[in-house]
Amino acid sequence: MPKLPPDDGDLSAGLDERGWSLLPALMDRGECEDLRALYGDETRFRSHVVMAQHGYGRGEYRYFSYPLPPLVERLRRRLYDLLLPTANRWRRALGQEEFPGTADEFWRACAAAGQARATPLLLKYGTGDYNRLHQDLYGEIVFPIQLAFLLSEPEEDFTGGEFVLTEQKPRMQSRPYVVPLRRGDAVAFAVNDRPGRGPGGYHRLKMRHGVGEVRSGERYTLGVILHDAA
Ligand SMILES: O=C(O)CCC(=O)C(=O)O
Ligand SMILES: [Fe+2]
Repeated sequence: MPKLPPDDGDLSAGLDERGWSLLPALMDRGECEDLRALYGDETRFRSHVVMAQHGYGRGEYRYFSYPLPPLVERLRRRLYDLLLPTANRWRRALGQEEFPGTADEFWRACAAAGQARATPLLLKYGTGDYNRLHQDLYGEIVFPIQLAFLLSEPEEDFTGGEFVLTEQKPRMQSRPYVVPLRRGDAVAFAVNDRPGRGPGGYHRLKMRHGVGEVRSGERYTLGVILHDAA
């Protein structure tokens, strides 16, 4: 099972200050390999998206179906608990209602709102592939923080393919971030809006994420989105 340390303050501080935080070495090599190997097992997934067909970039991904693989299921539950304090702090700052105390209550609320399909996904990129800046929104209910786990080793399995984020402040140009991931690392990041503190209170910072062009090799990621899809 991936090592998921408690929030020592760095996780929430990174999310508050930059909208993302690196969680190093959560998975070992074997776990990354096992997850990559699932990509070929079509029975595990509810849909297969060829990105170029939708203008999303180039590459492909598959959404897991329920029941999720046990590792992904356990990880997603623990991530809910880990991220809940920051998510609720952001909701309070933006004047929104807080999230339920447990992941099960949250997923029941998603289902009641018509969002009942699983959103964790595996992505696969080959040479020349990339992922345009986007936000993973699948309905009204949005848990504001998600994760991406890098399952391949940079410079060994692939080159290029940098994970990038942009932050847009009202009336300003976008600020870019490049996140230095290694195999087994995860990045926790804001899905869409996060509160930024200004002199007169909070404003909304709009975040987007994507992946730069893979210049050679194959790059796999596991995406863990907490809200379900309509
Ligand atoms: O492949 C990546 O690093 C980004 C994947 C992504 O867009 C996601 O997990 O939502
Ligand atoms: Fe995404």
